[in-house]
Amino acid sequence: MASPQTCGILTVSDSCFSHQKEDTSGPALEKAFRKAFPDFQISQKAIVPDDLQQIVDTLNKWVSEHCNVILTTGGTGFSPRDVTPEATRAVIEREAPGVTYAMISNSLQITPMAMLSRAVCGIKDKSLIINLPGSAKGSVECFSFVQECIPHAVALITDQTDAVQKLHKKVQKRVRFIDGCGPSKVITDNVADRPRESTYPMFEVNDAKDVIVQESQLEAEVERIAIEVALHRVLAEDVLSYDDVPPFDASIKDGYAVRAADGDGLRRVRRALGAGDAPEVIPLQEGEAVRIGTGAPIPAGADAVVQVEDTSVVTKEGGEEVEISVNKMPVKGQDIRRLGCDVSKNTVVLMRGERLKGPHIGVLAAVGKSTVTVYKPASVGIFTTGNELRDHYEELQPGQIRDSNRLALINLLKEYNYDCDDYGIIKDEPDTIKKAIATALTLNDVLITTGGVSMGEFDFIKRVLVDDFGATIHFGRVNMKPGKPTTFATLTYEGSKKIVFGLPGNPVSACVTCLLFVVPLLRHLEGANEWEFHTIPHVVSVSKQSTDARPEYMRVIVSYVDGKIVAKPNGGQISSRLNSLVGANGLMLMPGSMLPGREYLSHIVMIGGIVDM
Ligand SMILES: Nc1nc2c(c(=O)[nH]1)N[C@H]1C(S)=C(S)[C@@H](COP(=O)(O)OP(=O)(O)OC[C@H]3O[C@@H](n4cnc5c(N)ncnc54)[C@H](O)[C@@H]3O)O[C@H]1N2
Ligand code: MOO
Ligand SMILES: [Mg+2]
Repeated sequence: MASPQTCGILTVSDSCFSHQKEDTSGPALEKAFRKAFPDFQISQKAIVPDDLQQIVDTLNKWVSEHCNVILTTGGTGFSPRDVTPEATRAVIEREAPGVTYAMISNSLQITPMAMLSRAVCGIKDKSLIINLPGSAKGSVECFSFVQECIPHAVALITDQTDAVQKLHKKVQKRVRFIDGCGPSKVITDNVADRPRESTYPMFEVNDAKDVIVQESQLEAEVERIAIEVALHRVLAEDVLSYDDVPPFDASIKDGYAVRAADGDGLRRVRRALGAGDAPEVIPLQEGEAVRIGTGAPIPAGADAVVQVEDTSVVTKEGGEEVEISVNKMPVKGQDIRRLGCDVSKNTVVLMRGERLKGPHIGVLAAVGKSTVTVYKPASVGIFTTGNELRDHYEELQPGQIRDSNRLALINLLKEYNYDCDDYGIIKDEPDTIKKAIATALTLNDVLITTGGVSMGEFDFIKRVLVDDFGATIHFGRVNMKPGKPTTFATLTYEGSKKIVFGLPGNPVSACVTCLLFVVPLLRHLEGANEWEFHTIPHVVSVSKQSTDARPEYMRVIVSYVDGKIVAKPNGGQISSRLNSLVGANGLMLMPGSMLPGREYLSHIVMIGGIVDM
């Protein structure tokens, strides 16, 4: 029969050693350890003073006796006699900072004093040594934060391959109900013991937006592309004009170039100049005119253009004009477009951060730019989760539904010029989700998932992000309807920073949160100056009491009726009814818990242009 695994509990305290005080933490730890691991034997117990050598000697002795786990209590603080960490460090061969981190980070949720802990954990030979604080409460509490890892750690240290494999399997299979960033971290294998309230703090929408921007610092890459393919891209440079536009003084009208000082009356027509002709260099003489077309260069000596409507023919020869009369007194500079009046040479015509539309590209062409440096959009991946989901072309079995989120989101993002890599429908299984996240993050910087972020026993997204990817969940709940369980996380994968949006499964919730959170972030990451949707204030009178305390983004059709803005709800507003977004051009933010008969100031997020009714 294999010998039982063993534990030693070492109390480090001058006052307990000298019997001035009763040792309560040693026995409390023993009780907690026995309860957690009834199969272990407590093989060693001792009390030593806060003396480095005595602690080192005791630890070394227990290690040589193959004690599997050694818990110390006391001597981890800041007072001069606190030397347990130094003694432990002198003994261990390999440090286990993750165990220390788990204790401190969890303790910080309870008291800021936890930051004064200097506990050290590590491995010597076949023993795991864990420093715990001195008080009975503190030591048992800290033990509870790390106890979960002890059997696995011991199996690894003592090289028990079978036990390690069994444990891996168990860990992969079990359902762990864990709230990663809430104040009370709950870890349990049993559905009956899961938290019945989410422990993720509820974020207000604006705070959530701020956090997204703060936590999403990705370096936007740039590329140089031809202006012919630059539509919708964001400029990564200030564009200088190479040339004046127009590059010469040009006529604004079809008419006659004249000298204004000659006044009205008779002019001899010297010649005709059309757009594209080389400028006339022989200066205009007194009483002369040059017939000129719109866009043609103003001849030397001329300082005004008289439009043809203000002239009449006086003499003609062989169908050609010889003399004309200027019937309206010309003014100097009249109808002349000066060199550089649209754009002058070497000035900034377009600024970094501008998104290129048709006119922008026209300006680039006008100033002679054939390529521009633009930002590359972040690469985005998407998958949907749900055991109930089938592709739209598949036959449905009872209980199944078609996946509408994926195609809705991929195409919604396409409307804003973001392409998405599609990773399909993923089952509600931690391992499958883990693999899908890993694949997507290998290729993409931003991952969008839908479903599996709420309170259900098959909602695994948050847990997989935290457990398998060490993600930081910046928020896991937002005070909004639809979209409450919206989750935003960042993590480092293969050395690169990644961003994950866990959008809710309900189709409207997924689309609305994509519009409010994902699209603005993608614009921001792309270096665009304008990344938020425009909002307009709007006063709404309410006829029915609202039952939900959450502020609601109603899908509305915004129109002008008799010159006034009117916003009409676009049909039923339940989170599953995607039709509420079909044709909607606004998301009207209504406060929660509205009372009937009252007026409220709302803001409408414009996701389309206002229509005329
Ligand atoms: N006890 C609680 N339950 C729920 C809460 C809550 O606070 N406490 N929040 C509700 C809210 S609000 C939302 S929104 C949903 C979000 O849930 P999940 O993100 O976990 O999404 P699922 O449970 O996976 O699915 C929800 C719903 O949406 C349908 N769905 C999912 N994916 C798709 C898809 N790709 N295409 C079409 N429809 C999809 C799914 O079948 C479910 O009906 O949680 C509430 N529950
Ligand atoms: O927030 Mo949920 O998105 O109400 O359906
Ligand atoms: Mg759910």
